[in-house]
Amino acid sequence: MIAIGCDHGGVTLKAELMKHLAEKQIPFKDFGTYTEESCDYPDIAKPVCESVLSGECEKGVLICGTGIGISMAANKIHGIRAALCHDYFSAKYTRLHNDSNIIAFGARVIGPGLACELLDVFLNTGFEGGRHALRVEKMMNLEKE
Ligand SMILES: O=C(CO)[C@H](O)[C@H](O)[C@H](O)COP(=O)(O)O
Repeated sequence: MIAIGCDHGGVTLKAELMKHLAEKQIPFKDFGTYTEESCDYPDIAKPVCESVLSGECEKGVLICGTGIGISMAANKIHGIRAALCHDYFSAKYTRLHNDSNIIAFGARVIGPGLACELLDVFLNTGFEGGRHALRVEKMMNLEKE
């Protein structure tokens, strides 16, 4: 199950990504927002991240206008490694090297075609482990300081 959520800036892109997931028969849970009425991205980031941390959802997708605000909010939550990705290399390597559990997009930055491609590579790439495991562990320990 994939958790997906956006602020008002990402409603259209979220719909495109959900259509894409449905076509691939990948189950998802939509955490809103559902209209273009203005809302605040931390209010959406929180439940999406909680669903990933609880294990209800395996990974999450967050969208705002730039992808910056909503990924910053997500990364304030312990256990979340959210990656803002607008290129193929980053979407692949944040899984290989950072074991990211959230991908974020800026709906005012990229179009739906690229976002769907990036989501595919994000979901289909595993964590490489090895030297990266220690780095991820050290990164997560920073939350405890
Ligand atoms: O937080 C952001 C900037 O990093 C997001 O892009 C928001 O979607 C954006 O700030 C919303 O702006 P608006 O003028 O309220 O639509």
